Amino acid sequence: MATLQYAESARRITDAAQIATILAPLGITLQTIPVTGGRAAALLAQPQLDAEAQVALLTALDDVFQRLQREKGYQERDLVVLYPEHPQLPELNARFHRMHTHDDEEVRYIVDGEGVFGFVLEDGAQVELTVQAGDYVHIPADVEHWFRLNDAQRIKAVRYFSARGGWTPHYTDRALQHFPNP
Ligand SMILES: CSCCC(=O)/C(O)=C/O
Ligand SMILES: [Fe+2]
Ligand code: NI
Repeated sequence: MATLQYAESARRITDAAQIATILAPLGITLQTIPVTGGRAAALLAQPQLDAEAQVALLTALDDVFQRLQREKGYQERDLVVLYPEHPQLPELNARFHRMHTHDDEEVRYIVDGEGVFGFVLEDGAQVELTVQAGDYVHIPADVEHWFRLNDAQRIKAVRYFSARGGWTPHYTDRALQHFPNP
């Protein structure tokens, strides 16, 4: 279940309809797609996945990709696997935890662990959306956002791309506001 927090506030909003209403002006949507399948479950239980296991997990979850290919014309997908001992964790955190946009839609299917997306509302207020396994987030192209891990520092997420060419951030110079620990 996703939760939302405003900057400079420790209050967490848990009501899905209220979260949807807050994010709707940005065109951001949130769906729940339960992660199913024994093969996927066995792989998701492993904090780290080697290249072969990552391919196996993507394949195990490809029913979602095949539906998105049909319905949305998405062309590629990859898998992000982050965990506390990841050798490039500081660099990856620095890459994601900065205000940025993408020319492509940002479509993320969280299949294990948790993560936090941040957004700037029309009035300039900033919010953080904490998502977990089963949450599917769609952020329109050119919408400012950021991403960070929470204290668990563990996430597996499938990234879907409508265009070929993978993940390209365009950093903006907007500062992130402060989010006190709830
Ligand atoms: C949770 S997927 C890794 C983060 C990412 O791809 C992105 O674009 C964050 O803004
Ligand atoms: Fe992004
Ligand atoms: Ni503060």
